[in-house]
Amino acid sequence: MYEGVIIEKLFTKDLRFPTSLNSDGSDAMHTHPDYSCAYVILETNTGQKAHGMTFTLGRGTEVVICAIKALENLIIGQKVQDIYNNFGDFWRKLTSDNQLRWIGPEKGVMHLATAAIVNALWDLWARLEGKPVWKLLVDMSPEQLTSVIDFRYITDVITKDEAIKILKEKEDNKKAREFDLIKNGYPAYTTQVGWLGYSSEKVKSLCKKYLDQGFTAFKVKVGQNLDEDKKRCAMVRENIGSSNVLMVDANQVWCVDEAIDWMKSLAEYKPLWIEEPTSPDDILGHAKIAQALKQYGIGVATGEMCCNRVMFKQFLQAGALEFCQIDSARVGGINEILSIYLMAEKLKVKVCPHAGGVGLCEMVQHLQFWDYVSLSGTKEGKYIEYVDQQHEHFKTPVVIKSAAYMPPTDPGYSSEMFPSTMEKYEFPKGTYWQELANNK
Ligand SMILES: C[C@H](O)[C@@H](O)[C@@H](O)[C@H](O)C(=O)O
Ligand SMILES: [Mg+2]
Repeated sequence: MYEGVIIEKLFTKDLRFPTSLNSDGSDAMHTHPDYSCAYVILETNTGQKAHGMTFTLGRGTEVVICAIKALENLIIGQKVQDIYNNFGDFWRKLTSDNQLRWIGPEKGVMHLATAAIVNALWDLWARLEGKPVWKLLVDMSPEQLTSVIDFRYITDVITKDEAIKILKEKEDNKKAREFDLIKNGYPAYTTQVGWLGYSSEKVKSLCKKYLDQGFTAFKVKVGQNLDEDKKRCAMVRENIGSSNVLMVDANQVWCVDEAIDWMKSLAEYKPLWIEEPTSPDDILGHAKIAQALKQYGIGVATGEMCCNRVMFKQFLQAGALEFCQIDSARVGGINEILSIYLMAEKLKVKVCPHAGGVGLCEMVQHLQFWDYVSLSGTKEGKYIEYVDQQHEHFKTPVVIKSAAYMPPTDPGYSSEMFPSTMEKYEFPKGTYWQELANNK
């Protein structure tokens, strides 16, 4: 298959959207984010193009672009057949270059760059197969699926054979679940009501807007000022009612004991989870918080900045999280994310993907759909995050119906942006940024 198809070119784009102007996406730690991405376009000798990205917040995107360029040599000239026949091996080559790995390994900017490239490789594979990524994954046999994963460093929790066994056990009702997914979609929760920089009036009207659309779960940002948090949580609770779900997200601002005390004060508003209460690297800290908040019915959620499968493994092993928030633009792309899903399934932790960023909703839905059809087999108590931003730049934006993500049918990873978007928002030469510079 794909005989003679070679990856010939790799283009990068530094795309930045001025979201900080309206506080869209703001939280206690990232008060003025400009939603951005390091975007990759691959082109084959047959003229097939594929698109991938990793999410950034503005400044620093140029550093990720530089890291993508450092990996370029490992991609250009590769036969696609060789990549997809042994994708696990190829993924290891990409993450283990014996000189480059020194500036990772498998973390930080290098791993963001890996994610952008690997996302484009999956978009390419799905386009060559004429399927959306979720369907490509669903149609793989357990053996094929596990062949894309590098199990190094995680075999103490899950081996390839165990993973195959778990996937085989779920094969019986796959068709019925796929049918259900196509008909009913997958539940979403919204963060759009709760960006920290939004006024109370705006939060109130957004609660109404999303309630009217059928949303039943709402996330708000906390962590800068306890009195303000109490007021905001009380207001959102009052607006969404007692039977709907509230989540809160502190984006890493607290120390461990501070997180526990702060959350005890917010317990009366009955949040389902506290997200990123402290440093994303503090496994035992999260475990302590999880233990202390159990009696209040508050779970710990984290993962949007967890750097790789090894860290996820330890979070899962330590009982440090109840909601595992994989992110489609972090860790080393789909290959590594699949291993995290498999570990979460084995250790019985719910995966609720993170999607607050550019293109994250578009990509992450594919993974959760696969999880439902092929792995966990359930949507029970799980959601995909939804933010209502920047979808207009995508050729195949997410489709939300009655607060549920509906599975796409177009081939690929839903990651392609319009050329007009690139012309306008490429930094610094896009028309938007040029005009801004000239007006200054
Ligand atoms: C800066 C970003 O908007 C974050 O606040 C966002 O990803 C957030 O943590 C989320 O959970 O959606
Ligand atoms: Mg978050």
